[in-house]
Parts: sequence; structure tokens; C-alpha cells
Amino acid sequence: QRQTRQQPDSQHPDFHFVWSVLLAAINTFTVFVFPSQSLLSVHDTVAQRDFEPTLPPIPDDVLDEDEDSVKIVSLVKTNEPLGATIKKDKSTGAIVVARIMRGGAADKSGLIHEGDELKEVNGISLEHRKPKEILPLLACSKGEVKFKIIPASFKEEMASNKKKLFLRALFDYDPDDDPAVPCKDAAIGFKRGDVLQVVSMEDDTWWQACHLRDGNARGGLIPSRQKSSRAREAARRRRWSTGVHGPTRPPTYIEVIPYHRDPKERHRLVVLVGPDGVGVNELKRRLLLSDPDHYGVTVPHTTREKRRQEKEGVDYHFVSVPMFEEDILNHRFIEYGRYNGHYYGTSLDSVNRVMAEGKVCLLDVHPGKIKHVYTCEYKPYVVFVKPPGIEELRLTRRRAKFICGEEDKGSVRVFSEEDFEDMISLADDMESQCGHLFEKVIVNGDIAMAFRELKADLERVEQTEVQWLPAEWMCSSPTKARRSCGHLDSWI
Ligand SMILES: Nc1ncnc2c1ncn2[C@@H]1O[C@H](COP(=O)(O)OP(=O)(O)OP(=O)(O)O)[C@@H](O)[C@H]1O
Repeated sequence: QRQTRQQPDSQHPDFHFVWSVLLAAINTFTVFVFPSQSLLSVHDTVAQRDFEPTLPPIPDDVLDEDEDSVKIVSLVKTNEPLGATIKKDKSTGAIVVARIMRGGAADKSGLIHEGDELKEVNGISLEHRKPKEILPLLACSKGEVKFKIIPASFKEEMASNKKKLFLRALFDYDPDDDPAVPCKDAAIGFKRGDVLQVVSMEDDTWWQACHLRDGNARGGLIPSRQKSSRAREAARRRRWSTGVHGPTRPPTYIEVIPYHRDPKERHRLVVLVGPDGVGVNELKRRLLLSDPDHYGVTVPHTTREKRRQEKEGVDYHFVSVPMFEEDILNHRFIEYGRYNGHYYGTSLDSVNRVMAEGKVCLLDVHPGKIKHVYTCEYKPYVVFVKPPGIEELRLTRRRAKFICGEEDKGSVRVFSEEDFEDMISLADDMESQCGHLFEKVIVNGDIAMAFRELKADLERVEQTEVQWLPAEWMCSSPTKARRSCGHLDSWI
């Protein structure tokens, strides 16, 4: 609680304000004004006796105004009129202060302004009332008149907050390498993954944004979505002259919003994706071994017979074909398939089970299946495991063996040159089609280095105070959606 006393304003000698500002958790503040000389002397006596003004209690109902900042203004009625007019806002139906008469009581108090929304008078709600019904309420009140208002200034601030737009860049940008930038000094560079606050989108081709990491950084030019999308499309065409990559536009920015994880909340789901044989399983295995109490993996479902050494719920959930098919129909699988005549699949329930144990669930799926968990419920942190260049693949995988696909009936063999080429080409496809979903890219050259980088990154994510999540996840919650979405498509 903060208390200040203001000296009588020399321009308005008949007014003296005693301000009691109660700062409540939701930015609610209460202002009381006692506008008369006689009241001033009475109050001074009280104040001298008590050594400090006593604070009036916070009205109980103020805290219910979850979303808005409410101001309570108490005016002691004199013979003087308030000196304000009110009207009904046509678009919202709210009662707002239309005019403040110069020199009138409202003007002198400095506490009621044009555009302020009147919510209540003396505890009576003004909702659905016409202005002419409100005037008698004021006329019949005696002594103190208490107004509950939403200040226009706060409404403006809220409106501007709603427009705050944060984007995560999905590509690296260096103005020095961009011949099209109108002024290199006015532009800012960024790396894929950086979060930028967009401050102006007035120009179609060059937006203004600042880096979030540099506190009070100045805004600089960044290529707009339209601009960067075209530039990246052209670059991609230069790399692949054939049209094999289809018409998908390269991702540019994704709209994000801040998220503070409560320690009581579940951990984010960690999704590992990459082309076959790149090392997703190897990295998952190493993570599990490094901290089995902290990391967990899903138990798959299968319709094949249980083998003697296998345990139900540990190696697999063994289920019948009709049960499996029912789960397919009920969309309970993130991914499923048939192998050697049997069904295998990873269910959402198995993910939930690991997460409910308080563990970080490690899930590896085909990138096309990420959509099943791309929600606020799972808040997936998607890591793309990428192969290094072909030289490094040859060097690092000399002794590695991998399990081949269905055609070879699961045989184990060493990598061929063709495997390496396929791995690189598949990784390129994945990146161009799903790159906007990847929050981290790990190049798996040296396995020990890749593992260290992955582990450190996952720890960093857990410890980071503010994480930036795609705004589209929050659209399922109406309150948050109203705050964060609506001004742009979620990924742009
Ligand atoms: N960086 C690396 N250096 C050397 N060998 C590696 C490296 N990463 C993985 N391997 C080896 O490559 C083989 C394939 O790896 P892994 O099984 O993890 O691939 P994967 O991405 O899970 O593919 P799949 O889903 O097809 O099994 C394994 O023998 C693994 O030990």
C-alpha cells in the first residue's frame, strides 16, 4: 500500500486531494478525492491525530474485474454540478463520459476524463441503462458519490497491449547480405529462433521490429512476411531447379506469445524428428540413460503375440485387432502402422501417462504426425535431428549399423552411399515442409557432441523463465486467444 498526500493545487484553491492508492495484484487502483476546503480541515485534524491518513478498504468486488483496471472515484457532492456529459457508446453499449466542461467539478478533480467508461454509480451497475436513467441516480445521491470507472487511458493501453505482436524468425537474416534492403544501417539482423517484437507493419515489404533480448533496443527494418517469403522462395528455386518441392511457401515467421511454466504444470512434451537412420533413437536412448528419473518414453501398442521375455505395459501394450482398430477410429493414436501383418502404434494415452508421472516425455514421430500433439495441452518442443554433410556422414557412420525397412524384413546392415544421400534429401524435405514447427535443430555429426548439445538445450528450456509458444495453441482458451490472436494468422 502506498500513500501520498498532494498539496492544494494553487490553480484550484477550493480543492484538496487526498490520494489513497491501493495497488492490488491485478493493477486495480482506488482513488478517493475529497473536494472541499471544509473537508480538508476536518481530514487534516483526523490525519494529525492518526499521524497518517487511514486507508479506506478495497471494495470487495473490485478484484472480480479480472481483466480490466478499475478506478473508484469518490466525489463529495456540493452544490456545484459535476460538469460532465455522458453517452452510450454505440458499438459497445457502454456508458462513457462524452464531455468534461472546462472548470467544472469533474475537470478540477482531474480524475474523470472524456472516454472513461462508467461502470457503477454508488454501487448501482450502469449496464444496460440509458443515459437518461443515470442522471436521476446522480441527482438523488447525497454526500459522497462513488463512481466505478474504467479509465480511457487504461483502455487505450490495453488496446495497444493487444496489438503487441511477437514473432519467432524461422530463418537467418543478415542485412549485409541483402541487396534489397532500403537502408542497411536501419535494418536489424536475426537468427532463426530469435523472438522479435514487431512495432510497425505499416509498410508491406519492410516491417519494424526489435530484438526482445536487448531490453530497450531500437526498432529496425526486417523483411515482411511477403518480402522474405518471396526471397526465400527464389533462393530455394536456385538450389533446386526442379519443382520437386511443390508449391509450399517457405516459412518465415511464426506468431508467438510468452509462457511462464508453473512448476506444478506438466513438462513440455519433447518431440524428436529426423530422417530414418539419422540417430533419433540413439539420442533418445542416451537421454534416458543419463537421467531415467527425469526422462520417460512411451510404451507402444501392438496386436502381435507377447513373447516370453516381454512384459505387458513395459515392452508393449498387447491388444486385440478389434481393440486397436477401435482406437484408430477414435483417433487415439499419434501414429500407427502395420509391420509383418501386425499393428503397432503410439497412443496419446501413453504420452499422457509419462507426463502424468512428472517426467519429460521423449517422443519420436514422423514430422507429419506432429499435428496430433501440436496443442496447448502438450506444448511440444520439437527438435529436428539433422544429418551432417555427406563427408561427415561417411566418417562418423563407418561402423554404424541400422535396421532397414519392411522390404528387407528388418535386417541389420551398414549404411550405403545411397542411404546417406536419401537421409540428406529427406532431411531437406522435412525442413522445407515442417521447418516452422522445429524449435531446435541438432546436427548429428559426432554423437557425443550432438547428445551434449541436446541435453543442455533441454535443460535450458526447462529452466528458462519465459518461453515463447505458438499463439495458435492458445486459441483454444477464449481469454488468452482474445489477448494474443486475432490480428494475424497464427503462423505467417
Ligand atoms: N552421430 C552418430 N555417429 C555414429 N553412429 C551413429 C550416430 N548417430 C546414430 N548412429 C548409429 O546409427 C544407427 C541408426 O541410428 P538410430 O537407430 O538412432 O536411427 P533413427 O534415427 O532412430 O532411425 P530409425 O528410426 O530408422 O531407427 C545406430 O546404429 C546408431 O547407433
